[in-house]
Amino acid sequence: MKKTLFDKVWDAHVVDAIENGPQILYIDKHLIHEVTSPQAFNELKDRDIPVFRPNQIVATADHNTPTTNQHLPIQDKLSRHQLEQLSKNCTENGITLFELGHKYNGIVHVMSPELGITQPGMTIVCGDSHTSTHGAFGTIAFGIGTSQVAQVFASQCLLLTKPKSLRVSVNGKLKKGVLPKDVILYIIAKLGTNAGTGYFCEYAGDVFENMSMEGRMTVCNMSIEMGARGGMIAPDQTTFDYVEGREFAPKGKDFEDKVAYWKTLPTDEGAVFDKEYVFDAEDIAPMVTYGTNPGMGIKVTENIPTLDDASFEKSLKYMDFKKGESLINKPINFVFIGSCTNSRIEDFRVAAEYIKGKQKAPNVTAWLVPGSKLVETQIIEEGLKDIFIDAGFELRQPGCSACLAMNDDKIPQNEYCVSTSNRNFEGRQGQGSRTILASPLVAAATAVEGKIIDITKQLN
Ligand SMILES: CC(C)[C@H](C(=O)O)[C@@H](O)C(=O)O
Repeated sequence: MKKTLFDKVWDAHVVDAIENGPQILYIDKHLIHEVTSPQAFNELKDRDIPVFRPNQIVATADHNTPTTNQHLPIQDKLSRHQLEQLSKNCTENGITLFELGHKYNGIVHVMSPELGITQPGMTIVCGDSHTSTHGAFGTIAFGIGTSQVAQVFASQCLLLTKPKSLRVSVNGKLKKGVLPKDVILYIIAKLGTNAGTGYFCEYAGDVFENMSMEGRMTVCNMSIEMGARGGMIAPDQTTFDYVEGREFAPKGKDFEDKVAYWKTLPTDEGAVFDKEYVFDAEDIAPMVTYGTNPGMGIKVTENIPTLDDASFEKSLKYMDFKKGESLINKPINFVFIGSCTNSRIEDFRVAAEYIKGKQKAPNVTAWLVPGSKLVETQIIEEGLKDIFIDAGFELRQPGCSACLAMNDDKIPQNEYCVSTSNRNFEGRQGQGSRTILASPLVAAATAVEGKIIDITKQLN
């Protein structure tokens, strides 16, 4: 039988199955952070169950971490407590933790791939919806709830019903100034936030084949925003080259053996998907969102749609936008480049290339937040920090930062923020804040201009 990439990885991990029912899936890597692990550790403690395979768990602190003065004690009481709890739980259970200040600390979905913990063909879970990021490696990776975190702690397995399969193909060549973030915002705008519900998505076609690993991570990261359990891209030479030589990646003969296996994973020619969508790369342009879910996106040159729908109108009211309006020239006071979607070195390179020799607009507060300590180091070593500082941007320390209001980095009430993060929900970046999702290039241009512009005009 012809198999999809998803089938191959899934089938290789089934430990047991109930006829016509759920299956028990073996989990290779369990990533944890401070937000969704404490209750699971408590449950195990209450039931006197040990962590079954601590060596397959890796922890980091990211959501609650401050992005300034990380060498000082954390001021916020709740955040301090969360981080202390994580450290205590990891020490008690023999789990590797990259705590605040550690050279490998960073956002869980940035840290694990860059250290070679994430590898093709694995099953990876984390109590975090953006775990779909790791699917960029041809990995079955998805977010789980806290009770499932406890299940994996206790058994390194999960009881699951196999999701249906969906393939999104994008063929052709992307236009200048169109980044991976635009590709995924375009797909979600076309398909809506429910298209993926009940499905695991494979991204295929020229655009993904020609994309860097970091770009693939940006795309897979937002799979959850169209409702999919996860997203995947077939591993290829780009994947193998990225993984090779990383700290926790297999070495020498082990690596070669793995590559031989990874090469067998791509979807067989003729394998059938439950649902398929095909798009043309030429139609994709720099995108922005105008509403309060990631599906409410338009090309920056388009106008906000005119729909007669109560929830659509509620969204526009929250954003203080009007039907049919263009976002070009909208004054913006906050710009955030960061989050597990767009905080890798390529994101900062794109921003720096645009910013070089320009100045941030005086009305804008522009935060650049690397996804990890390693990215932060790279920014400095490549001289990008100087470009940012000279242009008036603020380079902060690694963490989830302004993606979600779980730390000090909040966007004030009623302010717009052009943000490279993944969610534009009401209050996501701070009470009453208004999020406009975009690529790092659109975000950088907004910071320089102090308003939203059609970036393509400057590129031609
Ligand atoms: C805190 C965590 C449970 C949450 C998630 O699962 O997505 C967060 O990472 C987010 O992006 O909203």
